[in-house]
Amino acid sequence: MTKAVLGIIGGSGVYDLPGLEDMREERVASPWGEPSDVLRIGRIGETTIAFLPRHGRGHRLSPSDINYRANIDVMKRAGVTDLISVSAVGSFKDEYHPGFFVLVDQYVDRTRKRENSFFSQGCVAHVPMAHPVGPLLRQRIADAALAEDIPFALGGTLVCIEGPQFSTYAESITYKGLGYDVIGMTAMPEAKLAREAEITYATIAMVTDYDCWHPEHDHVDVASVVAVAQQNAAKVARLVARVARDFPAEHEPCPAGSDRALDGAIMTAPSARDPELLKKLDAVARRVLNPSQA
Ligand SMILES: CSC[C@H]1O[C@H](OP(=O)(O)O)[C@H](O)[C@@H]1O
Ligand SMILES: Nc1ncnc2[nH]cnc12
Repeated sequence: MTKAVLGIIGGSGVYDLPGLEDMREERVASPWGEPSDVLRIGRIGETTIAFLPRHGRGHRLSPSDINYRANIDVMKRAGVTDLISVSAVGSFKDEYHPGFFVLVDQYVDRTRKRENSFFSQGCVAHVPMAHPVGPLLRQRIADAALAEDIPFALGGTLVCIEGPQFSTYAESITYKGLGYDVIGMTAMPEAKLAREAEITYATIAMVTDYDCWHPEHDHVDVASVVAVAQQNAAKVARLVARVARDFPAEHEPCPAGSDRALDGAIMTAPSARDPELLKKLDAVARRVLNPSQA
């Protein structure tokens, strides 16, 4: 049995998790560098929670400066099996108004400047990403949203841009025309790295604005994002608390294969693997590299 541990990554406006009981702060060291902040570990109900604000306390880190590898690595070291990422997003749909939640199931990666893999020269791996979101985890969030009377859409595509600038009008109408639902700056490579670390991942995309395509709404700016995100922080806390209270003690095997993503994924022959890289992969790839210690 694998004990379920729920990780929460908070985005813009979500820098702590009210309701976290028996909370302690843990500075978890990572061979991948500095995570965004200390981990706050506690419990809600019987479920152990590890919380990390992605931009750090005080919002110190821009989307391009976040060390996504270190963040996912420390979550893995804390035993996280299931990770909920909270993100403020712009909307491409009239009906997805500010304050509305979208439980996306797809991402489009338009980032350019980020380390997007734990694997590289000396240990090459290719994990499947067709279904990046864990369907059972996403359904648990949907059930909790229903129980808490929080309006949401089940499914949708989030396009992740590099930022930090918001999009041009031409980009915005192009993304809308392509059928994308929401836009953010942080879901990638977070979702890819979670998959490599065999952590089941889902996003709560909290709509804060209509980006800049909507003829009847102001163009996005920081003030509007922050205002909506702050108004919605309590709703996020309520939703996460409900998910946690109803969470199973044992990790549920992921139908999308999140928790077995490294099976058969490593291409590099054992004799050709770089021992230094293998050391850094000790947490992320322990199940396949050191099964006796997993
Ligand atoms: C504050 S506006 C842009 C900022 O908000 C979103 O952050 P997060 O995804 O962490 O909630 C967006 O991705 C940008 O980082
Ligand atoms: N319009 C937008 N574009 C990119 N990231 C965002 N985060 C919140 N709103 C956004």
